[in-house]
Amino acid sequence: MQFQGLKAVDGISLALAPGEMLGLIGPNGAGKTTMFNMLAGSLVPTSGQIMLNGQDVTKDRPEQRLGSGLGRTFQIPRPFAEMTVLENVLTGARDQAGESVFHTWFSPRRVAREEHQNVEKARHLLDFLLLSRLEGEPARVLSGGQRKLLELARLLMADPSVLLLDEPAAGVNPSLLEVIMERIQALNAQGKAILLIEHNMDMVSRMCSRVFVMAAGRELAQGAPSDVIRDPRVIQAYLGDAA
Ligand SMILES: Nc1ncnc2c1ncn2[C@@H]1O[C@H](COP(=O)(O)OP(=O)(O)OP(=O)(O)O)[C@@H](O)[C@H]1O
Repeated sequence: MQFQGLKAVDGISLALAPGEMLGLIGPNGAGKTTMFNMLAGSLVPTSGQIMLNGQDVTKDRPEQRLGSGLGRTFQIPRPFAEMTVLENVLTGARDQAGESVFHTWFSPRRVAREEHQNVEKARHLLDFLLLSRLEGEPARVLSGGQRKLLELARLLMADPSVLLLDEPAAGVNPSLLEVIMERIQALNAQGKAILLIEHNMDMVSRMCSRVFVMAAGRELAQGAPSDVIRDPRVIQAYLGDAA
């Protein structure tokens, strides 16, 4: 991916196996978010291909990729501040018959049934992510960590089988961090493939059996977390970042 003179992601070949949880790490500016933007469809790469379940989705828009089973979260979630927590989750539902004038007029019962099912599903997700007691509150009252959980609930409404999670632990207080980690592991245990950008190496080591390290837009290393964190090239890349 080239931005004017800068190659933000260059020659990377990254494969996420079904059901895998892979960590994507690297110092600031390594190109991780640019990778996510390309994988999720908000950036079309200047060259190269994105394949999802054997299909070329390089030119598909984010909504189309979500329809094909791939969804992402953002580093800084932006919920609809004045809508309730439950309403925010409901905005993640796909194929809402109620949004079509045709269905509202000609199959009102179908619309009502789908709405009921969506509310049930949203409540179940809020329960799974420990937000049930806040369902009627406006999203603006949520802490940073709760917003991350809300964003995840909203994403899960679309039933993606591949999740791209951008720093789910950033800015989250330690008690909520354990919950977030446990819930992400539960989603992975349900068979969802997860690509995780995360700076918290303790979390990455606990959750991922494999990590992929980027630096300056390129692949630096990949392997088991315990091996990768001892790799002198990786140490050097992070030290360079701190200097
Ligand atoms: N839209 C853009 N236009 C120009 N340059 C960009 C754009 N987006 C990202 N870059 C540049 O591409 C490089 C990679 O940025 P990116 O945000 O992907 O890194 P990152 O690994 O996600 O970093 P961080 O850990 O700080 O979030 C950086 O040098 C950044 O300044």
